Amino acid sequence: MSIRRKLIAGNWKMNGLKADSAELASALAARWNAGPRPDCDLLVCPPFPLIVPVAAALAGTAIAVGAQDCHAKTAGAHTGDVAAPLLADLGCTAVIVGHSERRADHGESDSAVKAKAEAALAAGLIAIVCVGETLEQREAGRTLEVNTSQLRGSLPAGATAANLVIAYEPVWAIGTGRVATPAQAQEVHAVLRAELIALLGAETAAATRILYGGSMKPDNATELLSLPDVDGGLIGGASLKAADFWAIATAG
Ligand SMILES: O=C[C@H](O)COP(=O)(O)O
Repeated sequence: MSIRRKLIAGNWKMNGLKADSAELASALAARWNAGPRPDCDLLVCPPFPLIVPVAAALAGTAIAVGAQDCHAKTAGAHTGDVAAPLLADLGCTAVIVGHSERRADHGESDSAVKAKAEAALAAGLIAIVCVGETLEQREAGRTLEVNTSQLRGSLPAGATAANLVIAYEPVWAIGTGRVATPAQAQEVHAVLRAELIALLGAETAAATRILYGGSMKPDNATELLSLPDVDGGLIGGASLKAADFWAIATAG
């Protein structure tokens, strides 16, 4: 049995209004209360303004709440940004940093992602650091080099197995329905694990969770989650349906 407890995290992205999130969070709480409960850690990451009501709806369950981004600074003149200490104050336990959509939409570099991850750790949050290659990079045979380089550049100082989660998300698999094959996922996860050994030491690397993200659904989750170096999922589209999210969580 793995020493790593699986983590199934839902990234709701920029979806839903207040009522939709209330319905989704209540449906998850109802499943939690009714049981049977999945044998893994559960996390949902709603849009910023919905963090508080979602946390309230999930109170009394062990379904944690996280955010989708944070700023590298703790406070100041940064219009539109949100600081990690505020996320912690609102009840978040984790924050996603360096998602490929933020790297693409906001030009976030590895060093920016590293600074955000360090802000997350300083605020007592788990940093979920995302890496992943584009289709062009994969077709050019650069997959392993791109992922290891992003990991090296984005890794926060002070990372431990308790405060760091890595998410491998091939960009070409996100929201496309085109999922990585088990062989493709395991190959990258194993290389990321080897890089973590070099960066953090064997003991920490062996205990650090590496999630897969990219069109994970109830019908492919069991296969992906059974791979030796896949320690959970970062779920986009399927996390917006309580039944699908629950099916993935119970598949592992
Ligand atoms: O953060 C989640 C990922 O980008 C995966 O999204 P997806 O499950 O909709 O492909």
